[in-house]
Amino acid sequence: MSGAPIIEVEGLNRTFHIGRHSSVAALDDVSCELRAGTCLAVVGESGSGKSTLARVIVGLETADSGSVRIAGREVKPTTSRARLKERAKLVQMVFQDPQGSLNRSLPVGATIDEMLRAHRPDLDRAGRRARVLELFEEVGLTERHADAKPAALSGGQKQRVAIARALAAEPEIIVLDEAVSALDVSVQGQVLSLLKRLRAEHGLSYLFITHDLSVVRDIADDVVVMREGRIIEQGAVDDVLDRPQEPYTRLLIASAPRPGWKPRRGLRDVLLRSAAGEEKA
Ligand SMILES: Nc1ncnc2c1ncn2[C@@H]1O[C@H](COP(=O)(O)OP(=O)(O)OP(=O)(O)O)[C@@H](O)[C@H]1O
Repeated sequence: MSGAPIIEVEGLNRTFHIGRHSSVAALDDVSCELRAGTCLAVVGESGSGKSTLARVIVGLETADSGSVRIAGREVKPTTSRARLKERAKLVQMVFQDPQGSLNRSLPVGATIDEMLRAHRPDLDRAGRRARVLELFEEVGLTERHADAKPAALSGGQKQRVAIARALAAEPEIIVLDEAVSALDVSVQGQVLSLLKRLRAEHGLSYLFITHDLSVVRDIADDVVVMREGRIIEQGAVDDVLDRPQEPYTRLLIASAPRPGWKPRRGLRDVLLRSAAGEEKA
């Protein structure tokens, strides 16, 4: 069912202390929710707190205060294997660099087999092999890819393997942290289409971290805009991107690459000029 919140984030704070005298508020009173069966994008410039939010949500990072509820249950960091497994069944994460979750000395199918061993104790060896091939087919890969080592696959193929690995746990939610950012535009489009199809087929919900607004338009239903640890604007994608209320959101949109766009200066440059009063927001 789509609509009821599957992730509820309330009043999250996380400050990192760097040395004795310096600190950064990576999350400052952050509240948002992901509705079941939908995709929530988190956008903002580098260092705005997007990854910290994702890491707290999946339990890889601790918040100083505030709460995260997934499917109605509060999430707390834990080292308990049973708890971690229970959480992995609900939420899986896909990172920008799929290499990190693949073992370079093993065929990529073996990585999926490992996931199945953890999450599908009902399957024997042959059953797992059949399931590996089924998952590869789901993400547009073949047996040949399953038996290849990561080095023999392209970036897009490796990201498909990372998605298959996430699916192996049969989660309800996938958190994607810049998962398509390293891919070139046509491969990116294919992986986004795949994600959309999988979402429809499996009723998945996505938390999608990206700095790319064209990706947001393509896949997300709702969006939160972060700046310096705070959510400064949130709502339906069309509302926020077509009728932004905040000057910072307008700047993000104005500085986003479009077809035919020639890079002149980066967002940070635009923001610095704006802060210095050289350019109107
Ligand atoms: N483990 C850590 N120790 C110290 N500071 C940290 C740590 N993790 C994050 N930070 C700081 O918290 C702030 C938010 O970082 P975060 O990685 O969440 O931003 P981000 O929006 O995901 O950036 P990017 O798009 O570059 O990945 C940054 O200033 C970062 O330097």
